[in-house]
Amino acid sequence: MPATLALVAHDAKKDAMVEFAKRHEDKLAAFDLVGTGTTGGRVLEACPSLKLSRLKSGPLGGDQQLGAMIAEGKLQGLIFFVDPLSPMPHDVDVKALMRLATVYDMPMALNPSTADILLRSARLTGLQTTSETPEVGSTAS
Ligand SMILES: O=C(CO)COP(=O)(O)O
Repeated sequence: MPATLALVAHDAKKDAMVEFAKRHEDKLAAFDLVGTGTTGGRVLEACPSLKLSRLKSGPLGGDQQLGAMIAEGKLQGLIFFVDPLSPMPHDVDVKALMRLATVYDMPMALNPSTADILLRSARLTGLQTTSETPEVGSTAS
């Protein structure tokens, strides 16, 4: 079964996501893709051959839907082009998504150059994670 990979981009980074998706269309075709609403729409418009399911838009719960997928072991990788220069009404959701990706040791790329590396390493095998529930409270700091 193909690994599931999420594509998300803030508004200022959506053109970069479209460019990324076009450049890697062949590699992305190996994954079941999922995207937040607007990002997913832009990617599908540019690359209609890709298998991509759209969730809600980020500010309306899309980031939280992705977080739930991580917690349930239904997501294996996250490419999230974040905009660090604009205030976001749903900043807490963005942080929560990144937090869960970190808790579950999920491959996560936050900018195009890291996403290039992630896809290169995932090309042949699909994204691998332990998909085990991490121990909570094992670190004191
Ligand atoms: O806001 C987002 C991520 O935080 C992305 O949502 P959209 O893809 O719907 O714009």
